[in-house]
Amino acid sequence: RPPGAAREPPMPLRLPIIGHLHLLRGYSVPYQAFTALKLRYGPVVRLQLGAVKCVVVNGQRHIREALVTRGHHFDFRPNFERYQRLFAGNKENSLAFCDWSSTQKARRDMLKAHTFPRAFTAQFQRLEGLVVEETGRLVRALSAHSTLQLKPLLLQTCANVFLSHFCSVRFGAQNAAFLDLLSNFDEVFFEVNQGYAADFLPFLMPLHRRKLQRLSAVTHKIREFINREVIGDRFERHQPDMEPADYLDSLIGRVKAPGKEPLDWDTALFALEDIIGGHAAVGNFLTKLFAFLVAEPQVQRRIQQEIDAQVGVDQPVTISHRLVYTQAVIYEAIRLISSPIVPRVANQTSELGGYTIEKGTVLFLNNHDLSMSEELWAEPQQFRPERFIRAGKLFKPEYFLPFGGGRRSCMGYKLVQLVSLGVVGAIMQRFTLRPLGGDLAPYRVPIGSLALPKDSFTFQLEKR
Ligand code: HEM
Repeated sequence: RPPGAAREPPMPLRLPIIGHLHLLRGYSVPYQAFTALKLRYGPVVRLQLGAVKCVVVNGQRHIREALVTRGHHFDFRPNFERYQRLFAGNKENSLAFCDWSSTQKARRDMLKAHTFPRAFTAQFQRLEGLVVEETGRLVRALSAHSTLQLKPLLLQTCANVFLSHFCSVRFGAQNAAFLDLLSNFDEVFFEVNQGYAADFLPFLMPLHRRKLQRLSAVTHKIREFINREVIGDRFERHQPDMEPADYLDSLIGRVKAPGKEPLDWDTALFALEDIIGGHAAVGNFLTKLFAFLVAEPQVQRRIQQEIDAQVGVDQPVTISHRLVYTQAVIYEAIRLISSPIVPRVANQTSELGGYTIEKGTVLFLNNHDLSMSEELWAEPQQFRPERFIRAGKLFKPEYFLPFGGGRRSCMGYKLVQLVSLGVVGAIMQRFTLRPLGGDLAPYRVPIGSLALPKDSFTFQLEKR
């Protein structure tokens, strides 16, 4: 190797066919395997997972290099067969799993105005109003129960916030087709959050044939509902010079009057479905957050004290309220869940931490380590929202990267924070959550992924 030239990252001994897949087994959270590799081989480790060349990236400095400084070299996503199948045979249809392209840039630019509404704008006020409306409905529905599974109601609330915000429609809790839609979205969300050996060993794909066929039927049903109930005749009714009322209008306008970067209707429909599907991320996240809170009565009390002091009992909690402690609780739940950054892929041969990274290499960015490292956090296993508060203000350490970063960063993080604030605020204002029968054992929150199985956690609600 010529002096000064980058070298390959270190690599453990590998087995025939499976390569290093065996090293990922035996951990309750798969990403813990990456932390173990860091301790043994250093921050950047090369792995051959079945047929796929991979690199594991650890530590804030190297993860930032991958996401931001050299983010333009690492902006593709893995080409797993499963992703292709989930998005009608072409993963480029998906907002989160496509490679970087001018279409993706255009899709992200168009979305920004809707997913990052700026405070005090008319759009923000509209969102604020509809979060109050939907959380009001949620609280009324909860008042009719003393024990219940929260997840279905949280999904309904989040879905109606997303549908009203992006498409100006909402659906009632008695609408069977709507409830089917939610369960279909939840199933797809669960699936995209799983990792399979077959992603790396394509010859195992036939084992998943039936599940993939089912998912294909499920995504088809989602598309039918969106076309029939959400879009209806809006495409035909759309006038060229009308001001877009929502994201759906912006998409239709772009398809009908393509600027420099044309958008076809099919691609627009996938972009719409993906973003509506974001409600499942928030609904699953909130379900986990409440399962954490059941075991933390003093945290619930502090949220309630904050709300009582700043909002009172007669006014609804809104997304504009500066509830620092409640916001810190949301960060703390996100930290502890430690969901992975969607893997990146090198679009060209590049470098990272002084090592060569070959074109096509899949990068796993170990943010589980960033969220749970004892070097970065005091008692990282404990639920301690105060760690996100400094001098009375919300404080986000620079090594806290739950939404990734750079040009492929999460498009939904603002909505996650705003909608979560509205929902947590509304529920805590009126109720205290207790474990059923006083037993905390069933409330162990699975971490390492946002997704929960369909039937998860029954809570006892005590009116305040
Ligand atoms: C607690 C909930 C959520 C977490 C922890 C989360 C986290 C993430 C992460 C880590 C990434 C990959 C970022 C990267 O590669 O740098 C991502 C991508 C993405 N997220 Fe989220 N997300 C959440 C909710 C949402 C919601 C509600 C939406 C929709 C409104 C959303 C939309 C997206 C999209 C579209 C991408 C792909 C962006 C791209 O590849 O260009 N996310 N998210």
